[in-house]
Amino acid sequence: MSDTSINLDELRQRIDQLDSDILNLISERANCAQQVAHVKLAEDKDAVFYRPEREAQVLRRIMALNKGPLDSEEMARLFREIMSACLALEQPIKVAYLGPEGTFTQQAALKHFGESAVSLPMAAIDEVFREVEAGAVHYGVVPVENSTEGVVNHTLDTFMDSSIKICGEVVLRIHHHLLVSETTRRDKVSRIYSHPQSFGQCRKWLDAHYPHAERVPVSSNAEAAKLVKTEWHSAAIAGDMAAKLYGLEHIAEKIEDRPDNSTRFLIIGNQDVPMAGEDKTSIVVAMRNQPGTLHALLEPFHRHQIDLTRLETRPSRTGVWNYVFFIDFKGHRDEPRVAAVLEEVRLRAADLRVLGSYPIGVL
Ligand SMILES: C=C(O[C@@H]1C=C(C(=O)O)C=C[C@H]1O)C(=O)O
Repeated sequence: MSDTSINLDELRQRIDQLDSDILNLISERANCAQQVAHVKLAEDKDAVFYRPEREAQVLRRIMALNKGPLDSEEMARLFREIMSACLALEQPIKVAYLGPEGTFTQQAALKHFGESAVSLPMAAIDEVFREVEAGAVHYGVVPVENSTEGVVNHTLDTFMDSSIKICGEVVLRIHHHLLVSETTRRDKVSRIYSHPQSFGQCRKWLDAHYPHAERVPVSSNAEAAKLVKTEWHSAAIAGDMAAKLYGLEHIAEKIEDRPDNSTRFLIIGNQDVPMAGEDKTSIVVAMRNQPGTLHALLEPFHRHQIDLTRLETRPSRTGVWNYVFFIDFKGHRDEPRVAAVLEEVRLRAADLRVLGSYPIGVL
């Protein structure tokens, strides 16, 4: 036996020993999580076991402690799955998302809650809201903005008619691929299916490579992937999940015009989330239509040095609400300086609703 094979055996024995240790530690962790669940139940029989702020703290702590060689995000993803499995022992989390199966929203839901969550596809954004409001699921996941294409208006509008709360956010890097089925004549692609947002994100690439192909907008990327299964002259733009689900092949990968293309999704629920340490707050404010309105709205944020991360205007849908602003900023509603700003803005506004304070997306 050569030296390398002796080393290999030794290393494998060491790995076996480490795996046994990891196994025992994960089991011990799962036992602890089960005990936490019993404590929560003893305090409140309708307790929700999932705690967004605690999970964010666990993941942030792991990332801070990590010394490599695995990178911190990779390590946090592993712990994400361990937490997800621990939680599922007591109460599998049910999550409604904007479907169908294979969409980026499903990918976002699993990234946020882990693979042990039960994810249920809904046909429309308002259905996701309704399922959460009715208590049929614990949480919902909806897209809210894309770095290339901008805001998902329908999601913002749905908040105006709902009492739902924002409990978290998750940002997903969006990679689009040009996909075909086994039977597609790759040199004869004359039609491309995708969601309008995805066409927007791949516009330049399509103009350069498929200027003459007909672009057919459909309701989701997953729907596009499904359609090309049966058409020999068609291709779809969709992501990895849809490609895998429908067994499609890649003609071209990562065809998005901007390499940093990403989408932000919101986690919606019925829960007020306590402070995690690094939080964001989302509010919707209605202002009267008079000069100086926007300045009056933003001035308190500036004075209290609160960092705005987003400001969107939507047309009001009632007579009272002339202008409606959706504002995201850093901080939690329970922090005194945030509470002070909210109080000041409330006095200046026709209406103000806090949609939620929640941990800034960790992964
Ligand atoms: C164990 C708890 O409950 C759940 C499981 C967690 C975990 O496995 O670390 C963290 C938060 C909760 O979602 C807890 O609240 O500490």
